[in-house]
Amino acid sequence: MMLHPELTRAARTARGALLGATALLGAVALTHLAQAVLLAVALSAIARGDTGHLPALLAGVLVAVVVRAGLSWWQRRTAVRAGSRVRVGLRDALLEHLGRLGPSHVQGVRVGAVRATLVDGVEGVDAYVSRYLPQLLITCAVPPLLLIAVAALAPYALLALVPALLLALLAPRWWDRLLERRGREHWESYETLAADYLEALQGMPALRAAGAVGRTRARLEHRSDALHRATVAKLRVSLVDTGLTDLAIQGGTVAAALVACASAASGNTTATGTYLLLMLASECFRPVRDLSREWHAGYLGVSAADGIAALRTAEGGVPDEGREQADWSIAPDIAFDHVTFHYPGAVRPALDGVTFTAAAGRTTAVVGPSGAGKSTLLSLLARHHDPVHGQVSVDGVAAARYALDSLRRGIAVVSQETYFFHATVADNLRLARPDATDDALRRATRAADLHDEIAAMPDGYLTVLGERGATLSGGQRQRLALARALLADARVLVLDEATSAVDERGEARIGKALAEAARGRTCLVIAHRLDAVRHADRIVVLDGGRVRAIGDHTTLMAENGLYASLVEAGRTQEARRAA
Ligand SMILES: Nc1ncnc2c1ncn2[C@@H]1O[C@H](COP(=O)(O)OP(=O)(O)OP(=O)(O)O)[C@@H](O)[C@H]1O
Repeated sequence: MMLHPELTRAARTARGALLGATALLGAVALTHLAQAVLLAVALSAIARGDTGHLPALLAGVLVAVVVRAGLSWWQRRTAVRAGSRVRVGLRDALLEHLGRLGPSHVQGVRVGAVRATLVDGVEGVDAYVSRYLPQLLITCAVPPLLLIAVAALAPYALLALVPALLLALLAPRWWDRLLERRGREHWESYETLAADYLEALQGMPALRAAGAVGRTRARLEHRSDALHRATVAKLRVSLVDTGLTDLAIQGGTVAAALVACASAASGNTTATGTYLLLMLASECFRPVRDLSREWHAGYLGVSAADGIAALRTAEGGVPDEGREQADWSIAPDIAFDHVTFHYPGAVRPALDGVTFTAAAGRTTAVVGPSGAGKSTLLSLLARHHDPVHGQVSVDGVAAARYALDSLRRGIAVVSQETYFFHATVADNLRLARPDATDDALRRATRAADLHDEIAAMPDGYLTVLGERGATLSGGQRQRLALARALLADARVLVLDEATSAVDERGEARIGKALAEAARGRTCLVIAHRLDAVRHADRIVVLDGGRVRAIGDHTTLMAENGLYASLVEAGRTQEARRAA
C-alpha cells in the first residue's frame, strides 16, 4: 500500500478525528459482519424448513442495515471534518512558509503552479487522508480477523482465500512504480497548464500588444493535449490496477464458494457453517474492494505530494530566529554598517560595503543610477534578504535579532510595484490597519491626494477594485498605496519610487503631505526625479553598489560629483520633454 510520508505527516494535524473516523468505519464493518452472520443463519433455517426464527432474524438484518446507515453518515461527517482540518492546516502552514520565504521565492517560481498545488493538490490530500487512510487501517485489521473465523469453520478454505487476498492486495503494487511515474507526469502537465493559463491571462495586454495571442493560444492547446495524453496514460495504468484487484476478488470468492460446496457435499460442515463460510469469504474481500476505490479517490493527493513537500521545505528567505520585540513608540535610527549583498548567481555584488545612518525622525534619500542597488538596500531593511557581510540595525539592534513580524510591523513600504486585491477601496486600505475608522481612511487618502477621486467613484470607498487594482490608473494605484502606507502609521516609512507615476502637480501636492506625514518618522526615500528629494535631510548617493557621497542637496551640488551630474541629466531630460 502506498503510504506517502508527506501525506501521513499532514494527517497528523487531525489524528484524533481520523482515528474516530477509522473506528466508525470499523463499526460499519461490524454491521456488515452481523448482517452476514444473521443471513447465514436465516438461509440455513430456510434450507432446513425451520421458519420459526425467521422474522426475528430478518428483523435483526433490518436493524443492522439501519444502524449501518446511521454509522456511515456519522463516519462520513467525521471523515469530512478531519479532511477539512487537514486541508485548512496544510494550506495555512504552506502559506505561512511562503510568507516567511518572502517575495524573492515567489519571483523564482511559477505562481500558477504554486496555486495548483495549494488549491487542487491540497484538495487531493483531503481525499487521501480522510478516505484512503482509514480504509487502509480497516483493510489491515478486518480480513485477518475474518480469516481466523474462517479457519475455525473450515481451515482448508484458507487455501483459496489467502492467495486471493494477497493477490488482490499485492498484484496492483507491481504497477505502483509505473502509476507513480504516470501520476507525476500527469501532475506536472496539470501544473504547467495552470501556470501557462494564469500567465497568459495576466499578460493579455502584453500578448495583444506583441500580436502574440494566436501563438499563445496554440501553445496552450498543445499543453492541453499533453495533459489529456497524461490523463489517459494514468487511467490506463489505473484500469489495469483495478482490473487485477477485481479479478483476484472474484476468483477468491468463487474459489471459496467451491470449497464451501465441496465441504458441504462431503459432510464436513453443517448447513449453517457452509452459509457462514460463503458470507465471511465475501466479507473478507469487501475492505479490499473499498480500498481500491478510495485509493483512486486519494491518488491526486499522492501525485501532488512531491509539489507540497517542495513548497513546505523550500529554503530561502531569511531565518526568523530573533526574539526581540521592536519598540515602535518612537522613530528609530536605521544604520547600514559595511553592508554587502550578492544575489545568488550574480557576477558582482548588488551592494558592496554600504555604510550610512538614516537618522531617527529625519528623511534620508537614496539616489543613484539604475542598478545602483537602491531597491536592494530597502529590501535588506525589511529583511527580504540578509546581508552577506555587515549588518542593518534598527534602533541600535541588528535587524536579525528582532522577530520578523515585530520588525516588519513598524516599517511601511510603498514600492515600485503596488498590489491591490479584488475588494473595495476601503478593504484594500484597511489591509494596513483593519480597525481604521472611516475618518482615518479619509485623512490618509487626502494626504495622498486621492480622496476626491475616490469620492467621485460610483460607490465611493465601497467601489470594488479590479484584480491588482486594474481599474485604477498607474498614478491612482501609487497614491492608493501611499495612502495605505500612511494609514499603517508606522514609525519607519520607506518610499521606493512611490510617486514615479504621479504627475508633477500631484507630486508637488503629495510632497507637501509627505513632508507632513514624515514628521516623527524615519523616512527612507528613493526617487528618480531628484527634485522630489532635494529637501531630504540627507542624501546618500549610490553607484554600482557603493556609497559615492553623502550630504544634503546644497553640499552635494557644490561637490559637483555624481549627484550634480544626475541632477543635470534630470533637468536636461525634463527640458527635452517640455520642448
Ligand atoms: N532578484 C534579483 N536577482 C539577481 N539580481 C538582481 C535581482 N534584483 C536586482 N538585481 C541586480 O542587483 C543590482 C541592483 O539592483 P536594484 O534593483 O537594487 O537597483 P536600483 O538602484 O533599485 O535600480 P532601479 O533604479 O533601476 O530600480 C542590479 O545589477 C540588478 O540587476
